[in-house]
This record gives sequence, structure tokens and C-alpha cells, in this order.
Amino acid sequence: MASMRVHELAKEFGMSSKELLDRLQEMKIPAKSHASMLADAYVAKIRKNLEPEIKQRTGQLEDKEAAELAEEQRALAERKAEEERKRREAVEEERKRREAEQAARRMGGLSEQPSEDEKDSDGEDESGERAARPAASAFERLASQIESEKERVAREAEEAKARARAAVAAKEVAKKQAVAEALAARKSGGKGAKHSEPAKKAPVLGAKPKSSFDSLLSQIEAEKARIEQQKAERQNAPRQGAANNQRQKPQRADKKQGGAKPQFQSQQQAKRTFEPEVPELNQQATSEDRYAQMAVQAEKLQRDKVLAEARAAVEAATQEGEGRRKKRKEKREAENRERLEMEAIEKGLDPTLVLDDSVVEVPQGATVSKFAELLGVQPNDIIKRLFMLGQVLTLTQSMGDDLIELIADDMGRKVRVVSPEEEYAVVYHDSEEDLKPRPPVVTVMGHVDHGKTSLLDAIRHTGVAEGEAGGITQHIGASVTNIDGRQITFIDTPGHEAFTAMRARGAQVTDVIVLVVAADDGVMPQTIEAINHAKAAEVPIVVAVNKIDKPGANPDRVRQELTEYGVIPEEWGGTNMFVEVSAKQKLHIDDLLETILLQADVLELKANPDTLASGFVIEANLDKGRGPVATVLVHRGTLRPGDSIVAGASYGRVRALVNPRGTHVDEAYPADPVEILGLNSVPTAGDEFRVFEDERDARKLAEERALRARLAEQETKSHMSLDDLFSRIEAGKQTDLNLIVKADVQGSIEALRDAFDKMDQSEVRINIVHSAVGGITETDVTLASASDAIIIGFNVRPTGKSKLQAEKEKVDIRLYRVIYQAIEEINAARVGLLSPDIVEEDTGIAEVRETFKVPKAGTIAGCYIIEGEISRDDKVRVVRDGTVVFEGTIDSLRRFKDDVKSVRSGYECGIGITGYQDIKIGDTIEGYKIVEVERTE
Ligand SMILES: Nc1nc2c(ncn2[C@@H]2O[C@H](COP(=O)(O)OP(=O)(O)OP(=O)(O)O)[C@@H](O)[C@H]2O)c(=O)[nH]1
Repeated sequence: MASMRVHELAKEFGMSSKELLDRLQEMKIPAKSHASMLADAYVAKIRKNLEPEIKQRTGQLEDKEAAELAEEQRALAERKAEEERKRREAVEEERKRREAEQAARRMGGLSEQPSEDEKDSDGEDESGERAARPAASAFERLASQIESEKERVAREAEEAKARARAAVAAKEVAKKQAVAEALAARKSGGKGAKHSEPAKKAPVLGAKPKSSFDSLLSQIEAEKARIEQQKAERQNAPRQGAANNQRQKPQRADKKQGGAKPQFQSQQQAKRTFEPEVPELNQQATSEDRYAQMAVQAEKLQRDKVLAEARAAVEAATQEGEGRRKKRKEKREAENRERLEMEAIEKGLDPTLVLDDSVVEVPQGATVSKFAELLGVQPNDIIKRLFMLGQVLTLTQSMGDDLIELIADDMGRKVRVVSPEEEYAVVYHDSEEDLKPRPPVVTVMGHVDHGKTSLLDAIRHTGVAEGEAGGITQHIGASVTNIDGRQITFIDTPGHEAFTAMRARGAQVTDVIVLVVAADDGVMPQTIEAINHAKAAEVPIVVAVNKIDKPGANPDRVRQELTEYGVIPEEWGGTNMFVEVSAKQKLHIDDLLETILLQADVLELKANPDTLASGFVIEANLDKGRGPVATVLVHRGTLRPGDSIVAGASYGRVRALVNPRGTHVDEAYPADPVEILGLNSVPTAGDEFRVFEDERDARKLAEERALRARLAEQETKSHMSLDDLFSRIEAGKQTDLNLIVKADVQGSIEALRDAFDKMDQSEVRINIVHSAVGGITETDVTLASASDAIIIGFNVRPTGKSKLQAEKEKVDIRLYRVIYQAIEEINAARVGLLSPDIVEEDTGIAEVRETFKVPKAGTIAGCYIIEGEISRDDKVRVVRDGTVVFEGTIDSLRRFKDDVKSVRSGYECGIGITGYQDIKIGDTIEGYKIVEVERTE
């Protein structure tokens, strides 16, 4: 018989596996489950025991066999019943015995626990107890088995729950790790290698946790350690990107607080910003508490994950948007520049000046403190650097252009010295529809005596004839004429000098140049100069071939000659219009005017008249009765009485407007010359004028300009003078004395040179840097200024503007009559013994225009006082071509037939000089007084 499995045998018997297993248990045959294999010996035994039952079930057994089987079963049942009855009796007996014992104890006050002796002495009890004990211990075992089984089931249930929760938590940790890695990867710019390590750990976290709860805890702890490590790595790594900067900010702020706390806060901050926070697990907590904590962790991780994902998305968007933001920034900057440019244009400023931010603009003549302020450095630093350059300047002293550039260069800074003109330079922008046609402004140029003044007179005469009846043109520096109802404005000062001087000041007022060339003389040096100046200014030339009335006139030769200088007549294919005129005989003047208008039409001259006026000063003077008077040429806008105006360093409110015919007017339009009254001082020709809406602005600008001018003047280096020679020698500064000697005769110069040669020159060496016969000229002053020399004049006087120039440039001019005076003074100056100064104080200058022979009085000079005031008791010197030809006193001073005490500038008078008859037309008579001046040193 082969061995069989339980379920196979059960099937054979027609019963369930469970039923068979029970029966096997009764038969003490070992079998655990339906699949248990039964050895053939056991199969035989089972068949034998169960056969009758089986046969009965199947109806296969015979009656006898069935009766035997029934008997057998009944006997077995009886036996079992007997055993059970006995077991119950024993239990009952035991119970009764215990109750009896307890009752006896209660009755006899005996202890509940019987002593060993009592137990031993009571034989009956002992036997009863022995009978009861096996039953009791079996019960207890069973009870304990049940208890342990319950515990096992409960534990397994709990562990199953824990596994489920741990799996959820581990899943969350894995997700969080993935997010953290994604963040780290973005921050590090995708350094995959660096972050592959944590990624490897993921499977550990993601793996099904062991059934042990501790396994989950250890996983969480490991994850926390990993995050901490990553964070530490990122903090050590160089900061990159905007997000990192954001992270740095709180750290910097925290650092200020100092101590360990800020560091902790910064870590917290960093954690909040980047890491999902893993809460601490209390290792001491009970299992229930731990489950609760894990649930909290899982929830927190979920929330942090969402936050981290959101932040990662924002950061990614930030990085992706970097390029777009840069473009937007560039666009914004471009718009800003455009706006500034527009604003500058609206304000009438040069936009390039406003937008040039790479260079520091320093106003000309800026003081040391202003310069330091503009550069944003300490003034001491500037002073120190100046000192190193040998320039001792205080805070309030102004710096020259060269010094400004030198110091800036020394400091590695870029600067641009801005002149007041440039600083206030105005670029006006008018829209096309605001522009209206305006009259042309004309300047007449040409060689000396070619007829410029005559032509202007002729033109004026033409204009007057057609203009106001009987009107007499006033000399205001410019005039207007009308032809065919159209206006032409002429600048009265002919010649290119004034034109160029104006232009040098930025006053480009001329639209057309009329080049006057005498037909009998042709092209001359100043004609060429005029052409060059006109070309430089890019102003078109209309040629007026003058003096055609003269017999030797040859206009074609003029045309021919001019072609050499690029002035080519239209009829010869050039661009220049030629008109043949006679200023003297007023021939073809109208033709000339019409030609000028034609040229103007070509230029399409326009201006905006409907705005605040601006333009240039043509001429200015101080009128005794009316105060400062300036002739201005309106360039743009309309000028009206009451306007707040600034002209150069002058300002004021326009009190009155006077046109060239002397008529008060209410308005002056573009290209109108007009005299203005109301300025607080006399401006300079070429100054720009501007009307301001607010008088305070006009005043501010004017005062600023005036201050600059004063500072610049102060700054003019004081040159060598005899007065400070000694102090300079003492200070060790001076070892040379440079002289420029001018004298009336060469002999004086030679005599002076001999005298100096004989002088002791051990302390100071005397150098004559230049000497010549003749008056002291502007060139002499320039030379003295350049070589730090003193000018010594023997019987000569400063000519032209040289005196003014010397004052301006602080050049010392010493005038002597005899040589020994000069030698004495220079000797005295060397040893510091200059006596109190006897100085000649100039009073006035008269120009001799006529001479009269008067009986008894001799020669009387018919004079015009051109400067100052000459008094009857003044001393005078007669100067001819810069040389003093006579010195003496005034014999008579008359106006008309009256003797007068003094005559002021602008008036005519007759002067008789005591003992001098040789006076000539063109001489100047200089008045002076002798005054004694205390020496200050
Ligand atoms: N015959 C003749 N003489 C003229 C004519 N125009 C000017 N003159 C004379 O030429 C001389 C010089 O004339 P101005 O008008 O003073 O010449 P200018 O160019 O103004 O001279 P400067 O002011 O010295 O530069 C004067 O004597 C005039 O009378 C002309 O058309 N014909």
C-alpha cells in the first residue's frame, strides 16, 4: 500500500479533510494539514479503524459487522462518559474542599494561605489537592495559551498596520528626496554626477520596509542625515543665480545680529526656503506615539513636497525667464534714454550732454571743493595732489582747465571741462509747423577802403527812403532795410574781425555775407581773409563789385581773381551771385538787396516766433541816461517789454524795446535787431540772451556766470612785478628778473643794457628778453605774460588795448622818462627798498581831431575825449604813435568859447598845452595826476 495524502484519503472515505484530520488526531496519528503525507502503516491503521464507519456510511457493511461496530462504538462512548463523569466529580470535590477550607479559615481566623505544615499534616486534603492540581494546571496552560494567542493575533495586526504606514511614509520620503534632488540639480546646473549618489539611495528608501518599525525609523533618520549633508554641500559651494542670492540675503541680515542664534536662524531660513522639513522623532515615545508622529511626518512631508515642487517650478521659470528679463531691462533702459533725450530737447538742452554719463562734466573755473564734490572725493585729496604738482590752492580757489584735467587723470577719472557757454548751450527744437519764414541777417565784409561803410550807408538810405518818412537810422549795431515789402537785417559792424569774434563766442547770426570788392582794386589780402572766414562759417557769399563808377573799374577782373578762391559767379557755372554796384553813386543797390533776398529764398530761412525769445547781443554800452543798453538780434521767439531776460552775466526785466529807427516797439520778432533797456549791467557783444518765464531763473543763471567770470579773473596768474621782487627773492622763489624794454630811441635801450650789466647780479640775474623801439603793444604784454617779465618803457606809452590787456593779465608796466630812474628802482626793488610810490594816475584821454592856430594862445588841439575825464589842472603827455613826444601842463581847456574845469568822455573840447605848439591831428593827449601811494609790503 502506498503512502497517501490526507485529502486523498478523506476523498476516498467520502469525508472532508478537516473531518479526517479530527479523526486522525483522535487516533494520535500525526497530520498537520490536508496536504500532509501519511505513511502506508498509518493508512492501514486508519482504514482499519474507520472501515466499519465508512462501510456504514456507504451501506457496504454486513449486519454482524455493523452490530459489532455499533457495540464497539457504544463501549467507547460509555468509556468516555465514565471518564468525563469521574473528571467532573473530581472537580466538584476539589471545589467543595476549597470552599470548606475557606470557610474554616474565616471561622478559625486562619490565614488564607495554608502553611506547608498544614498542607503536609492534612493527608486527605493533600490527596484531594493532588487530584485537583493536574486539572487546574491544564486549565491555566490553556488560558495562557489563549492569552498568548490573542496577543499574537493583536501583534500581527499591529505590525501589519505599521507596515502599511511605514510603506506610506517611505513613499513620501522617496518623493521628497526626488524633489530635493530635482532642486539641487537645477541649482547646480545639472551636475548629474554629484547628485547620482543620493539617487542611488532611493531604492533603499523605496524598498518594502522590513516588518520592524525600527527599520522605518532608521530610514527616516537616514533621510534626514542625507538632506542635512546636501544642504551643507550647497552652503559651501559658490553662490550662483538669483535664488542663491535670495538665500544669502537673510544670512547677511542675520550676521549683523551676531552670535550663534543668527546662524541657527539662517539655517532655519534656508530650510524653509529649500528643504522639506523632517520633524524630529522622539525615540523615547511609545509605539502608539511613534505611529502618531509618523502620520504627522507623512502629512508634513506631503505639504513640504508640494511647496518644494512649487518653488522648484518658480525657480525654473526664473531661470528660463532670465534671458527675457535681460531683454526687457535693455528695452527699459533704451526707453529711459529716449525719454531723457526728449526731456533734454524739450528743455532746450543738448541731449548728448545729458546722456553722457561716462564722463564727469566739470564747469570751467570750478573751485577745488566743487571739483572734489563732482568727483565724489575728499577735497583734501585734491589739495594734496595739487600740492604734489606744486600748486598751493585753497578750497575756494578755482582750478584752471589744465589742472582739472591733470588731477582727474592722476586719479584715473575722466572729466570734461565745460565752458559756461557750453554749459548753458541751448539746442532749440521746433516742430516744422511752428516754423515761419524770417528775414535774412547780413554782414558786409571786404578789404579796407573797398567801400563797406559806404555801401551800408547807401543801403540804409534805400531802406529809409522806403520806410518811415523822415526816419533817421540810429546807430545801434544793426539796421533793417526793406525792399519790396521784405526785410533785410544788416549787422552794422563791417569786417570779418567782429564777425569772427562773435562766432568764437558761439554767436552765428549771419545768414548771408556781402563781400565788397572794389572794382578798381580787385582781390586784396582782407578779401581773401573774408572769404576764408565766410567759408569756415559756411555762410553763402554774395559779391558786391563796388566802385563801378570809377574809371579804372574792371568787374570782370574781380570775377576772374575771385575764382582762384572758390568764389565763382553763377553765370560762370558757380554758386555765387555777383552784383555790380556803386555805393557812392547808389547804383544797383536795389539789385543787390534783391539778390540778397534771392539768396535768402534759397536758404529757406525759418524760425519759430511763438515762443520765448532768444538770440545774441550785437552791441552793448552804458548809457548815462538810460543805463546799460544792449542791442540784441532776436534769433527765435518774440521779445516783449516785461520779459525776464539774461544776457551773458547780465539780467533784468526788459523795460523798453527800441528799434533801429529809435522807435519804441512792443514786439521784436526773429531777425529783428532791437535795443533793450533794463539790464543790470552791460553784457558783451556775442553774448547769448534768453528770456526766462521766471525772473529768478534768469537771475540765477546770470549770477552763476558772473561768479564764474570773477573766479576766472582771480585765477589769472599774477605775473612778476617790481613791488614783489624783493619778497620773491627772499622767499627764494626768484633768481631771474625778466624785462621787456620799450623805448623811444635805440640809444635808451643800449644805455639801460649797459647799466644792468654793471649791476651786482649775484642774487638775481637780469635778463632782457625783448627790446624794441616803439610803444608798448599787445604783443609785448602777451610776451611778458608768457615769460613772467616786467615791461619797462622809456618815453613810450601802451598802445591800443595793451593797457587793458596788461591789467587783465596782471602784467607790470613801468614807465620812465630817464634811464637812471629805472636803474634806481630796479636796484631798490632787489634789496627791498622801494620808496613810497609816486604814481601817475591816469585821468582821461583826448583824441586830437583838429588843430587851430589861435592868436596869443598858440596851437589849440580840437579834441574829443575818448576815455575818462580831463581836468584843467591835470598834467598831460602828448603821445604820437605810442611814443611820448611831450609832457607838460594844460594851458587852456575850453568847450566852445567857455573855459571849463573838466571835460568828460564823449564830449569835444579845445586843449592848449603850455609851451607846446607842435601838436598834430591823430595825437593823443593823456591827462594824469601825481599821487603818492603807501607801499604795502
Ligand atoms: N568812387 C567811389 N568811391 C567809393 C565808393 N564806395 C566807397 N567809396 C570811397 O571809398 C572810400 C572808402 O570807403 P569806406 O566806405 O569808408 O570803405 P570801408 O571799406 O568801409 O573802409 P574801412 O572802414 O576803412 O574798412 C571812401 O572815400 C568812399 O567815399 C564807390 O562806389 N565809388
